Amino acid sequence: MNDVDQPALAIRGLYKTYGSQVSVDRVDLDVPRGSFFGLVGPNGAGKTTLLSMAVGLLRPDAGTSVVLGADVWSDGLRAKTQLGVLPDGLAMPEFLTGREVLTFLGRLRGLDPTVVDARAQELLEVMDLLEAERTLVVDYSTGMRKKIGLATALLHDPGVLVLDEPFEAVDPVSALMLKRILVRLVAQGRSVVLSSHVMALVEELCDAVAVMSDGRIVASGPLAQVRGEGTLEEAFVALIDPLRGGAEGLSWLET
Ligand SMILES: Nc1ncnc2c1ncn2[C@@H]1O[C@H](COP(=O)(O)OP(=O)(O)OP(=O)(O)O)[C@@H](O)[C@H]1O
Repeated sequence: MNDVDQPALAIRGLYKTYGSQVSVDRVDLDVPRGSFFGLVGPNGAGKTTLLSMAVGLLRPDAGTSVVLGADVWSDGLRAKTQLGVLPDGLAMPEFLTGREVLTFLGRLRGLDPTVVDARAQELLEVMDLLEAERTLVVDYSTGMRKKIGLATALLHDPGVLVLDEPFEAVDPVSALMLKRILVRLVAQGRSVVLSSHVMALVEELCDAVAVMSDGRIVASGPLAQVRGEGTLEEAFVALIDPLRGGAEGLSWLET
């Protein structure tokens, strides 16, 4: 298959255990090229573990992940050139300013210094981080850290973006700006995969979605198909609740 015909992300049999616990249980998933793909699931479902393996940050016990035709382990450089990643708990060079982080990572990725400077300026502007020009990352708020992480994911203009909870702790104005950027990237043919707990956001942005529970994909496909007649939240609860057996609530709150 030509690279142009390859899915953005082709995951086959990804499997990860921690001790006796199976965190990701032989997951197969295709993210079509040019799609805005949402990965949802309850806490501990395995989303972060799956995405970390899919982008080559965590070595799976079994399975493969291929980004636009490049295997993230056997062809890592080619795969990672095409990938922009916002991982969970991103480690940052803490004692640099936002602009220094972008300059450092841009040069590390081999981008032309003038391109790095221009993109860093634009990214700091759209992420509303220019006012914190002199602040070191170590002193950033949670939302600011998320935004500089997103900026580093966008810096080299990758074909596929994989974002773990990108909107968590981000203020509404920055979130709107970010949504517009992501929508524009997809409109231009790039692919975005994001995980989120916010169903309304996934519904608003994504054209395809996968629901994960207990390490497995329990539904996936076009948003309209997974959502059915109701909302995504209703479909999510209907899928997850029977698997979990439901909860009775707090006994001492019963009247
Ligand atoms: N490093 C680790 N060591 C041991 N167990 C782990 C580790 N990382 C993840 N797990 C376990 O794997 C399971 C899946 O975790 P993961 O973080 O992938 O879930 P998640 O769907 O991203 O959850 P959340 O929505 O709460 O972020 C959980 O039961 C978790 O405790």
